[in-house]
Amino acid sequence: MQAIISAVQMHLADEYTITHEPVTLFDLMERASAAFVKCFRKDFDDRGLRLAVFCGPGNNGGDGLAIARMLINSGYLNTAVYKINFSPNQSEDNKTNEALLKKMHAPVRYIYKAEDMQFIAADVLIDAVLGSGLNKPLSGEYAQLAQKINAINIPVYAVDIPTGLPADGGVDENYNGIRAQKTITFQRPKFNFFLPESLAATQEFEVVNIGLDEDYIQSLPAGHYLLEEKDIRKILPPRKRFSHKGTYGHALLICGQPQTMGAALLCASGCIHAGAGLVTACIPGSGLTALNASLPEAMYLPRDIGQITSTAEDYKVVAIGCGLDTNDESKVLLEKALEMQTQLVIDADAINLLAKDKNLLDKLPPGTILTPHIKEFDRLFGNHTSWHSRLQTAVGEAFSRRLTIVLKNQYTFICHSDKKIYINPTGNPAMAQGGMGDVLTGIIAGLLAQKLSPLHAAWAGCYLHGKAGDRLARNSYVVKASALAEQVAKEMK
Ligand SMILES: NC(=O)C1=CN([C@@H]2O[C@H](COP(=O)(O)OP(=O)(O)OC[C@H]3O[C@@H](n4cnc5c(N)ncnc54)[C@H](OP(=O)(O)O)[C@@H]3O)[C@@H](O)[C@H]2O)[C@@H](O)CC1
Ligand SMILES: Nc1ncnc2c1ncn2[C@@H]1O[C@H](COP(=O)(O)OP(=O)(O)O)[C@@H](O)[C@H]1O
Repeated sequence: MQAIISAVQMHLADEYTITHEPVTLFDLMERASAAFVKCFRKDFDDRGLRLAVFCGPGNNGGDGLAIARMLINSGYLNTAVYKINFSPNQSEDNKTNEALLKKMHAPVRYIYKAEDMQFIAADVLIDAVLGSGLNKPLSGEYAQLAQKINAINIPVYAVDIPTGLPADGGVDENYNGIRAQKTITFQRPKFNFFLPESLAATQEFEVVNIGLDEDYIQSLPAGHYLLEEKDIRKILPPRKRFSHKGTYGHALLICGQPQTMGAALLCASGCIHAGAGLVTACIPGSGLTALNASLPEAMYLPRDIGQITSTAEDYKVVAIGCGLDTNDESKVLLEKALEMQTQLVIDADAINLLAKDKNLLDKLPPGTILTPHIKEFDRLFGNHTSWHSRLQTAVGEAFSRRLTIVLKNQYTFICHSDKKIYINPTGNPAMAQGGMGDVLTGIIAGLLAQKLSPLHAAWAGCYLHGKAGDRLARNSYVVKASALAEQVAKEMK
C-alpha cells in the first residue's frame, strides 16, 4: 500500500533523493515537468491549441516555467507565459527556469496586480501559481487572481495541486482557490484529494511518478495509506485441497423486515459469493420463500431469540442491521448479538440503534466492524461540518473503542484501532444505488468467516466490492447490487 505523505514529508523526500542520488532539485523539477507534459499531451494532442501557463514565485511556478519551455519545444507554439510577481520573492530554480525560457525568446508577461490581468485568449490554462508550498489561506491579490481565472470558461490543468488547495488537513468549505478540471500530481496523491470537498478544487487527478526514493517515502511515519491490489492478493485465503464447508466458516446474518427483505438477500448473496462455508439468514418467516428461491445455498433461522442464543457458538461471525428497522424487536436482536461473544459486523439500522442507545455502543466488543455511510456515522457520533473533522472522530473512536470503522463513500475510509486511515481506491458512481452497502456487509462477513482479521476483512471487502463494481461499470450505466455480489467471486478468483 502507498503511504500518503504530507506536504512537509514530500519536501523531506525531495531532500533525501537529492542527498542520496546524483540529482539536484533542478533535475527533479525537470523530471516533474516532463512527466506533467507527457500526461498533458495524452489529453491535448493538438499542437495548434492556445495555452496560457500561469507561474508563481516558488518551485510550483518553476515547474510551470519548465513546462512552458517543454511544451514550446514539443511544438505547442501558441504557448503564452504569465509570471505572477505579487511579491519580490523568487526561488532559485524558478529564476533558472525563467532565464532558460527567455533564452528561447519566449514571451513572458508579468502580472503585478490581479487587476492587471486582461482578457486571456487561450483554449487551456495551466495553473502553476502555488503548489504544495501553500502556507496560509489565499487572500488579497492571489484570491482575486483565482477568481479571475475561474471566471474564464476554459479547462484548467493544475500542476501538482490547484492553487489554494492545501495538500492535507482538510478543505475549507468556502474554497476560494483555482478550480481545475484536472490536476496532474507528483509521486503521490495528496490526502485532501480523497475528501469530497476537494471537488471544488479539482474534478479529477492523475498521479505521475517523478522518481523520488520510494523506500524512503514508505519508511516515513504516515497516518494514511492507499490500498493496492497487491495488498489484497496477499491476504485472500486460498481454497485448499481437502478443505470442506466447515473450513470456511459459518456466518449468521440477522437482517431484513417484510418490507426490506431484499437487504437481507443481498447481504446473504455477498456473503456466499465472498466464500463463507455456510450462511444462515435470520429473517422474518415471510422471507423464507424468497430466500429459498433466490439463494438456495443459504439456510434459514427463524426470528426466535431463544434459538439464536442456543446456537451462538456455531457462528464465526454475526452480521446485523441490513434492512432490520429500529423497532423494539430489532433492539432485542442487537442486544442478543452483542452477548454472543463472536466477531460482529454492524451495519445500517443496527448502527441507528446504537445511535439511539449509547449504552449499547459501549458494549461493542473490541474488534467489531462498523460499516456506516455518512448519515449513519453522524447519527452515531454527532454531526460534522467537514470530512476532515468526521475522519478525526472516526480515528479517535476506532482507537478508543478498539473498532474498525468502514466509513463508506466514493473513497471509503477504513479507520482502525491502530489510528491509521486506509483509503480504498476502487468503486464508481454507477454503484450509487440502494442495496450496495448490504452486499458489502455480506462480503466482509464472508471474509471474516474465513478467518481474516477484522482489518484485513475490511480492506479486502471494500477493495473487491469496488473492483467488482468497476468491472461491471465498463459495460453498464448502472451496476445492480445483486449482479455485483455475483461478480465478487470472479474478482476473488
Ligand atoms: N517532490 C515533489 O513533489 C516536487 C515538487 N516540485 C514542485 O514544487 C512545488 C512546491 O514548491 P515550493 O515549496 O517552492 O512552494 P510553492 O507552492 O511554489 O509556493 C511557495 C511560494 O508561495 C508563497 N505562498 C504560500 N502560500 C501563500 C499564500 N497563501 N498567499 C501568498 N503567497 C503564498 C510563499 O511565499 P512566503 O509566504 O513563503 O513568503 C512562496 O513564495 C510543488 O507543488 C511542485 O510543483 C518540483 O518542482 C520538484 C519535486
Ligand atoms: N460514487 C461512488 N463511488 C464509489 N463507491 C460508491 C459510490 N456510491 C456508492 N458507492 C458504494 O456503495 C455502497 C453504498 O452503501 P450504502 O449507502 O450503505 O448502501 P445501501 O444502504 O443502499 O445498501 C458503499 O460501499 C459505497 O462505497
